[in-house]
Amino acid sequence: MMGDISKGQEPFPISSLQDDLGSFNTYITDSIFPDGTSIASSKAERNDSDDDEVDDLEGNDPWTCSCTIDDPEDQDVAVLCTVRDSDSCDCVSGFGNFYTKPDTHFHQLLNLDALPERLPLVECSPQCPCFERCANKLTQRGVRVSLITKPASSGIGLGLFYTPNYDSPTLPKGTFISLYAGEYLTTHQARQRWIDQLNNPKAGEGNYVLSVKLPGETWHIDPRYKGNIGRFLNHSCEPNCVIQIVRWGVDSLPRAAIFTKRDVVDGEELTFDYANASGSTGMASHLEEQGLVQDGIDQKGRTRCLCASERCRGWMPFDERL
Ligand SMILES: C[S@@+](CC[C@H](N)C(=O)[O-])C[C@H]1O[C@@H](n2cnc3c(N)ncnc32)[C@H](O)[C@@H]1O
Repeated sequence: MMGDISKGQEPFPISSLQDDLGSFNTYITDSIFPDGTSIASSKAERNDSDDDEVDDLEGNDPWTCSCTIDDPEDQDVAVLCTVRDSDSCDCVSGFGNFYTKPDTHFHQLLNLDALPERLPLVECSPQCPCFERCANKLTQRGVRVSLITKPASSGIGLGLFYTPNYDSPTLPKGTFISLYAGEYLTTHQARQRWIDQLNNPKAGEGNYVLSVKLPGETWHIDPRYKGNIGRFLNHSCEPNCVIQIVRWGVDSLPRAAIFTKRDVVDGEELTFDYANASGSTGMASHLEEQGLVQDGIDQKGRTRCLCASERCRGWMPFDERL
């Protein structure tokens, strides 16, 4: 059993029943570019996207609110950037805050029912002066639920499970689990990775790339080698979690965040639908292009889904464009 796979980088330790984590070698809490630099908001970095219609933010100052605490002795955990304060917070009045107000342990939930469909969340940016007292920065606070990686159902490898050793036995709907963090790739780089993987026996099986497609922007997050616990969530056609795109400030690159979409009980495996991230994981069409057919993969390059849910669609989702 491995102590903490995040090696102290997350607020709570994440254990693993298995020492061998396959191709995974570096834990990171947020996505990085392949050269190791941070994806923190940058107009120049944003232009790496190989979509034609990347927003032109040239000449604009980063969007920040001006929220500061008048009374530092105020015992309220998050007095700033709530919906109630929307008249004083530019970020919230401009883009909304769909989180509940945090309690003393910073527990907050995403109000999934109030969220307009496919709308990226916009949190206050790390540059906003609201810091710790902000009610609109949930996904920037790291992994705060007790989780363990261990072998999942047959043929799926490892999975991520809820194991409440200090939380309540039930994780409520709308709980933030983690980001889906990894190396942040353009479509060209993601294609090259897939070809390299096919030619490298040490790379192992499976596809970890999550595609984030928004109007004018397409990015691919690859946690195969460098990533966080998000990489251990398996696909289910009837999942208990959902991917929500979130920006840390309006001009930041999009991040993928994982939330529970219903209450989750002690010992349940956490899953999401790989087709739900404004795109899908998968580069299986490359298999078809290259004439490769493997066990469980059909002539069209699709992989059989082993989620075993009653609503199973039979095949893993994949991206035709890759
Ligand atoms: C993001 S990883 C999930 C973690 C992975 N099980 C591991 O051991 O590292 C995605 C890969 O897991 C496998 N997988 C995930 N969900 C699956 C499912 N429902 N059916 C079959 N294979 C699945 C596939 O090999 C897929 O490419």
